[in-house]
Amino acid sequence: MAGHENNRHPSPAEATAVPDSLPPLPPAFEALLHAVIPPPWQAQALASYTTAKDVVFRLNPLRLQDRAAAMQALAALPVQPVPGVSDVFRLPPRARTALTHHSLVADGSLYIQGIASMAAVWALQPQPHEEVLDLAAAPGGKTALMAACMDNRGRIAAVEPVRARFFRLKANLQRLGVRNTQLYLKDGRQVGRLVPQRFDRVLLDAPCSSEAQITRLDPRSWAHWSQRKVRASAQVQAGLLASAADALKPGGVLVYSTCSLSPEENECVLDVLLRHRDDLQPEPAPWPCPLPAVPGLTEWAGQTLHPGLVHARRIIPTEWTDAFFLCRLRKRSPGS
Ligand SMILES: C[S@@+](CC[C@H](N)C(=O)[O-])C[C@H]1O[C@@H](n2cnc3c(N)ncnc32)[C@H](O)[C@@H]1O
Repeated sequence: MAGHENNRHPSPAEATAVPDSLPPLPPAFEALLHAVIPPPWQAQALASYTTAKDVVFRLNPLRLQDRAAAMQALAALPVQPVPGVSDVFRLPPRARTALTHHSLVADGSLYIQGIASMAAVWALQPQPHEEVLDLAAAPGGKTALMAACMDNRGRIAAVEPVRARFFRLKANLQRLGVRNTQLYLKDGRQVGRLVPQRFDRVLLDAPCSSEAQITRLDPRSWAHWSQRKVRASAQVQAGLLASAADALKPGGVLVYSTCSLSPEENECVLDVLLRHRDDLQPEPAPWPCPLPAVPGLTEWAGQTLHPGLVHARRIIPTEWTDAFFLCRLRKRSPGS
């Protein structure tokens, strides 16, 4: 998948499909939705599996020459600003093709990116003078937003072990004008051991079972999903999270995120880390725009989880948001 960006493009016929004529979600996935999405959100969340989503994009300050001219170039499209954050917009799914082929996309002035993906970077709050680690970086949407938040200053180390994805990451960052990032073709699980306590901030946007991609508009979207896949993802995530925690400086901030809803890939992975080391604590994340989200779970499958997980956020899938999970943690400084 393209990071957490929704890169599946349902046809107009699919986009207007009648829910009853669509294939049902896998029963285990539907049960998961009922278990993790509180009743007030369920109808809206279930409806989001039967229609194409709004498209969200941001203007990219690292490439944008003239903001007013860019807005003028977008004037023919039904663009609406997202409240609370500047230069982030949404538009209805029927305009996706026109936006995707727009010259502002080709020249990197505009980047199509799910709002939940942006929320992970807003939660991290990377600063211009800092050294930041992006431990699972391709295709680079979040790396590029981090670089924009840092005004292309400081340094980002971006790690990606899959060769084809590594080169896609490189090409994307070039197109988006990112200049403060060094790329490493490497397994992220080695990084904490190689450079312990090095980074001011670490983003672990972990490989996952990609439950955010599932839609009734396309049964292929769940072809690779299973509870086995969830368990296998959780194992890799645990190794990456331990590495991320090791690579973080005392006093530093770590954001763990996935585009899955399953607690086994989210709260449970964090719970194991928090039980084994007391130098990390979940804390509330900055949340600049109103997103449909609920607190992390502190109980799952009859088990009590770390109470600090209440600070995590599970973003609810809706007509404009993809399912997402994130948790911000801080590493204790010596003596604190
Ligand atoms: C969810 S995607 C990251 C999306 C990216 N942060 C973005 O916003 O564009 C997860 C990435 O982790 C990579 N990955 C898989 N195993 C990994 C490992 N052991 N170490 C580091 N990255 C890994 C995958 O190839 C994939 O590119």
